[in-house]
Amino acid sequence: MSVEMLYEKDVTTNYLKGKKVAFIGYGAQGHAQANNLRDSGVDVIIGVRPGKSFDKAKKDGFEVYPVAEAAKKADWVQMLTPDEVMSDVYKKEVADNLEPGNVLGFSHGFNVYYKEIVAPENVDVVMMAPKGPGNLCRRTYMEGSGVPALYATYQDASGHAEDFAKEFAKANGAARVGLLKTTFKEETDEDLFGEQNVLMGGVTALIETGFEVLTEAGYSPELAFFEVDHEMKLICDLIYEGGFAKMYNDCSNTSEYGSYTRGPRVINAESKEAMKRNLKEIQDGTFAKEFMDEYRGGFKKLYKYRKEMENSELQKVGDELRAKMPFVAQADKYSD
Ligand SMILES: NC(=O)C1=CN([C@@H]2O[C@H](COP(=O)(O)OP(=O)(O)OC[C@H]3O[C@@H](n4cnc5c(N)ncnc54)[C@H](OP(=O)(O)O)[C@@H]3O)[C@@H](O)[C@H]2O)C=CC1
Ligand SMILES: CC[C@](O)(C(C)=O)C(=O)O
Repeated sequence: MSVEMLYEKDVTTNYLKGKKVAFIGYGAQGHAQANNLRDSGVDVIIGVRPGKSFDKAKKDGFEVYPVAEAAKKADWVQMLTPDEVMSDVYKKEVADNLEPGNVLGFSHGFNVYYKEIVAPENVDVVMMAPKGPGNLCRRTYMEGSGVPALYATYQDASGHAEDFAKEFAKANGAARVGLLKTTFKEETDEDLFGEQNVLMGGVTALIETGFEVLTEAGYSPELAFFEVDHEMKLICDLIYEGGFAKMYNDCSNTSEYGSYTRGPRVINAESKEAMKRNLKEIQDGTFAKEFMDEYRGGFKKLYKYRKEMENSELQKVGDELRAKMPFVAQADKYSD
């Protein structure tokens, strides 16, 4: 089923004009969206706890308030804390400061879809979900482009919640490259599925396993790093630019034939069944419950996995080699 992409010319309403938008959280998405919307002429304030984000937002010239005060001052409250703390922040500092006609905005459907946050019926509940990291959202905006975004409406008290969502996405630069309509359920399912099975979980498992196979076979860690880690971006850039056709066109017949005939041995029917199980656990709430229980238990497994990753041979050999190579990071002078 094809879905219509929208662009700047398709977003013709102006309900956002004159609205004060409070960004709750000034991290990857918060700093990008707040700066992009301010540059698009929107009245922006920041609500965040004391600490590095508070200090950075002040340094970036924003009016910065405690969360509750920012929520009270705002017409639109954009919730951009980490997903796991969002419902606590909402219940303790935002809920009592919402007024009829306000807009409650998100950039991921997790908390609304799994009912960790249930908004009052007299506010709009919308989502603008960039399909890319925050630093890239800011850098591309500054370069006159943007990162595509999904938009969705969960609750439409005003009668124009969808227009609000589209206008917000346009102010973030996303309509320069494309907006796609979705729902909170669909965005949550596909975003969690993508990050767990392909973009992060899938890719890191492939890279780690390839690195292990090569080094266990006696090849140097440096050679293995260059083959399965460093070159991944270069190949993905080709896919980004023109799909598999561009990638295979720019690579050798040797690599193309080997890819077609050996790749399916690695990612096969068993892998697909594992992905389908992971999707089911997203759809039935098993993952969400496990993640929130893990958070409420102190993120013990997350910190253990993170420490193992940081201390891995792959990370260490990569750090050594990256220190010797010039490269352009995704973050840059527009981001921290
Ligand atoms: N990362 C990304 O690029 C993307 C993220 N999203 C979604 O955007 C939302 C925000 O994620 P992301 O930007 O990555 O989050 P980050 O972890 O980068 O930033 C979190 C922000 O929230 C603040 N914060 C944390 N805890 C509290 C608290 N208890 N009270 C007040 N402020 C707090 C942090 O401040 P402090 O400095 O004090 O810790 C920080 O400013 C999530 O819903 C996520 O799913 C969607 C698309 C892409
Ligand atoms: C792919 C990870 C992501 O979904 C993103 C950058 O969009 C996230 O939640 O960080």
